[in-house]
Amino acid sequence: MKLIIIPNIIPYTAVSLAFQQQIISGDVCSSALVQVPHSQQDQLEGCRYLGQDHLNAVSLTNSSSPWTSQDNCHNSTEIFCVFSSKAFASGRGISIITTSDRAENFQQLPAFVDEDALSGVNEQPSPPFEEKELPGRGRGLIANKTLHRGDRIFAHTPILMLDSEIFGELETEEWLALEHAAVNNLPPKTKQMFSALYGSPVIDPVSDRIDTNAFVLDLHGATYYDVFPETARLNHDCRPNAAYFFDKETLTHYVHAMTDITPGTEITITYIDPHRSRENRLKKLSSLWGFQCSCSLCSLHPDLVHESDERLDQINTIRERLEDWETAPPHMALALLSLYEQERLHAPSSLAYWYAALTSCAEGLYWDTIRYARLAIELGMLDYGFKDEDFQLMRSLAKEPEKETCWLTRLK
Ligand SMILES: C[S@@+](CC[C@H](N)C(=O)[O-])C[C@H]1O[C@@H](n2cnc3c(N)ncnc32)[C@H](O)[C@@H]1O
Repeated sequence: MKLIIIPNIIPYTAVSLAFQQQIISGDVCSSALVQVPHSQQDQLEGCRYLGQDHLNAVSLTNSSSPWTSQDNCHNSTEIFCVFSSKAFASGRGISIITTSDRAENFQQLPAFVDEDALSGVNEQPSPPFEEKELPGRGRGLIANKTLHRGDRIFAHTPILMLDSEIFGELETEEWLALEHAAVNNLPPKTKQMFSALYGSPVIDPVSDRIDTNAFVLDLHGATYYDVFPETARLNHDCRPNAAYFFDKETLTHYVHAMTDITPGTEITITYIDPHRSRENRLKKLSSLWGFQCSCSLCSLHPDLVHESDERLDQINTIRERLEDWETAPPHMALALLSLYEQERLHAPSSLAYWYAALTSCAEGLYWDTIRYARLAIELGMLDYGFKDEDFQLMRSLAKEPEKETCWLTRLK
């Protein structure tokens, strides 16, 4: 009997939207760009005419609604509109492209109704990094002080959220018009932050910035592409030193150090599932983001790459076997942990601790269960979120392992 839930493997969610939606066909805004070649801001305005003819504004019906505008609706099987709030997050603002039903779900979240929910979020008086131009990687973030595991690097709300369904339901010019309206509805300072983002040139300046910088996040059974302009400066590394999660109640995206980071080191996250082989990672990064990964792991001598790929293969096999943890020995989970350490994969190690706690419980190893349950919580909170319900089990295991259903199950 398996009642215990294993947390999902991390949703590696930085995204190149253009690829995901297979929308690379259009050169929709190129004429506007030729006409308005000045500043980035001008370029953003230059595409505004897109789809304007058939935009039908919808007036706000509910005076308690947080939306300062609800407009630019486009109709397919569902109606998608831009819902913007200039006041959201103390004037940072937000624009959400979605249906009115889903917008209503948003406006009931603590992020919108509880004044204290966002205290300390979007504030960074002395950031632990500096933004620098880096050879071959554009801009990136370099630590300016020592960071320890668990230190917060970012906590920000999105400025844009795009319901993924618009790409399947609407014509290109329609969703482009929605994207432009969403950006134009933001407060001026926030709009400037968006304009300052890098966008790999594919479709138009707004869309390209969204494609290059959005994270894919699930909420209320829907998938959204979300832009956090500060966090968007984090470059990719196949062995990153930081990890992120999204708190659905406060719409806050947190980034924490997953290991010690010394001053002068670049702070990085992974854009893809790091369990892939080198060849597979290189292909994915090149096709999704158009860059050739030159991180230290991808640049190893071929013999060392071979060893790393073998370890990754073994990690995947052991992980699969440990899904049936009740019959697996604790040493198997410890081997997984060791392989993760050898691979410098800090965030997924929480899963190894998770299995180490469960297999120790099944074996009746009291102190080991407590030790690994505590480690699973400590690391997992930085990777899955502070409020992940699955940690309740680990908390119980860390207190009274002998009272849990897993206790001694392997020996029965
Ligand atoms: C989310 S942005 C990261 C910040 C970006 N470097 C900038 O200047 O704003 C993603 C883009 O950064 C670049 N990038 C990120 N990680 C990289 C890496 N490891 N090697 C080369 N380019 C990278 C790619 O151009 C990618 O499309």
